[in-house]
Amino acid sequence: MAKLAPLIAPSILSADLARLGDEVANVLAAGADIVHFDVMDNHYVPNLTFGPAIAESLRKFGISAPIDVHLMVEPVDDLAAQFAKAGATYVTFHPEASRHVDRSLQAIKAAGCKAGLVFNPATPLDVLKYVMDKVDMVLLMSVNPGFGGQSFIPGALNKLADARALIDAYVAKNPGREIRLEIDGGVKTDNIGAIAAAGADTFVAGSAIFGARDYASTIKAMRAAIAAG
Ligand SMILES: O=C(CO)[C@H](O)[C@H](O)COP(=O)(O)O
Repeated sequence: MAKLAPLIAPSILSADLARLGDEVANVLAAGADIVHFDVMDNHYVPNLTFGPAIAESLRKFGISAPIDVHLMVEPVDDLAAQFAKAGATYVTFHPEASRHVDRSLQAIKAAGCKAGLVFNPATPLDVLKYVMDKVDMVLLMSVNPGFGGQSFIPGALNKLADARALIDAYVAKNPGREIRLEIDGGVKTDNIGAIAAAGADTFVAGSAIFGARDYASTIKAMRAAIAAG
């Protein structure tokens, strides 16, 4: 199965938040494809980050690239709707944080966004097969969610291969459907090739990009490693 073109998605969690608009503009100018937006509520995860007003501000600032909102919140539906209104492109959520996963996916799509599910390192993919028709992105966490700068959990490689097989089997029967397989947590230049080889096509990287002195050369090195992987 032909893989989708790789997308690099810097996580703004690791950006200099005092200069967020410029940071996002700079990382896109350096070659990033989409903006990964980590929403944490100090309830589903033990950290607190950005609300819809920040996404709306980035749109007003002139950011037109896709915004990939990863909701680490419970409950899901109200904030998902607010992010759709604020200009999100993708809205993904953790299935265990929604009482009605199918309904949440439908609501996100009805609001005009692409919808996706996020799986923590120890969360099985089981639910996926029942909602594949409503999913545009599958996001696998390769760290436990809540903080940037953690180490990649190697078991995520086998899980990527499992998710890739599920997606490919579904797409083979439903030609034209596009479902991205995204990985998030501990992604670096030196492991991104193996991550790509395991099946990912969309790569979130926070500290590896925003912690680098030169965003463009880091993103270029990541693309080369993906191509070689
Ligand atoms: O969702 C996240 C944490 O919950 C972050 O997106 C993720 O950890 C990225 O940061 P890094 O690349 O530094 O690991």
